[in-house]
Amino acid sequence: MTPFTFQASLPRVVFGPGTLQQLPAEVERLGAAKALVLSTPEQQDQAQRVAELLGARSAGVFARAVMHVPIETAREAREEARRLGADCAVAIGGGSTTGLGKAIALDSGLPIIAVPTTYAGSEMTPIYGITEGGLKKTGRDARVLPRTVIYDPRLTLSLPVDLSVTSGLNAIAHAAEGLYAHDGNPILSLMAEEGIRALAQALPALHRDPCDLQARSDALYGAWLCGVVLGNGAMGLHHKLCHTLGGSFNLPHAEVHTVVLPHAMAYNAPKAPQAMAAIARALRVDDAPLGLQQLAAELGAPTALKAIGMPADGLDRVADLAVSAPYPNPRPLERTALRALLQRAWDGSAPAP
Ligand SMILES: NC(=O)c1ccc[n+]([C@@H]2O[C@H](COP(=O)([O-])OP(=O)(O)OC[C@H]3O[C@@H](n4cnc5c(N)ncnc54)[C@H](O)[C@@H]3O)[C@@H](O)[C@H]2O)c1
Ligand SMILES: O=C(O)CCC(=O)CC(=O)O
Repeated sequence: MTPFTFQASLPRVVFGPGTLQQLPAEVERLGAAKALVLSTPEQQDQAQRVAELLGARSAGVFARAVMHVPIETAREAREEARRLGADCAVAIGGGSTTGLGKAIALDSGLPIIAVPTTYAGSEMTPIYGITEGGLKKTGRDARVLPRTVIYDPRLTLSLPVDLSVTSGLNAIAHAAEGLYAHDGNPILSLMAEEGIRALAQALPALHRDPCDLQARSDALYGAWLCGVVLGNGAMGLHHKLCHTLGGSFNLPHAEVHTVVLPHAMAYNAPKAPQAMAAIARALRVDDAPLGLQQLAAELGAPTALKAIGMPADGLDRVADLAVSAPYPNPRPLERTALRALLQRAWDGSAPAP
């Protein structure tokens, strides 16, 4: 085994059906008196119920989280937290709501309790994203890592099946890139393979029966592990391509990950054979990129960028951007090969190196 360093900074986790009821005790445990509850407009009712559960420990509800955290929304939420005298925030929702909590914490240091209702994994990472003037910036900062995460699988029962599948594949992407990250290590690899295995078993089961609480629990467990991997290893080609595609063309986040991942994996496969073997083991397939694309197709998820709103005439720009700011990746970034990758992803063709 090659020498390695392992240091992880992780939130406290409370996991299991019904654990949302422990939220007031978790707020108290942080030494906080007033929590601002954050959500998207679509989950406002759920946020309201959380505020009722908190009772006197609720400062109010801010239900304006949207995807990619526009700076204006972040400023409004920070101001609302200040105005209401909140000394903590509870983010109930997916990556968009957790992201809003992180934007507040980045500025104020306010502790965050995350209550994830998708499989995006953001609650386990110190990574934040904020969009200003149409440009999304991402960064890492220890202040934005939630202090506590409550994983209550019951809250995911209402997550629509299509979003459950693509969100689960978004989580698998975190683990896949962690397996070949330049700063990876055997402990993260264990978590990555186990996270992919759990999700690959859970997604078909919850696709058959969205109310299968065991499958929902397994998926959330997998998302937790994949989130830890994302938070503690470097992102490579796949995440960078998705951020460019999502940020520049306003494409739906989890769907972009779903479409691109088999292609990004195939691009890197010749230089990351051990990672591919681990992913194939976890998926129980012979060929990791192809097996993943087939899993997505079997679960009714999109497999072509053209099907999710990507304009064909934008592919050249994405290829240009992909090579404009180099970063560590198992296989060097070659424009011609990346342009071909993007074409295959746009067409929905089979992944190829
Ligand atoms: N910083 C990180 O580490 C990290 C990691 C992953 C994703 N992200 C970010 O997260 C965002 C995407 O998050 P997402 O994919 O979780 O989607 P999302 O948070 O945007 O949620 C999508 C929609 O589903 C709804 N929803 C969520 N949970 C639900 C439930 N249980 N029942 C019914 N409706 C529900 C939301 O209200 C919203 O309308 C992107 O902006 C992405 O960049 C960040
Ligand atoms: O938008 C963010 O907060 C960054 C998203 C990220 O790095 C993980 C992802 O693309 O799923």
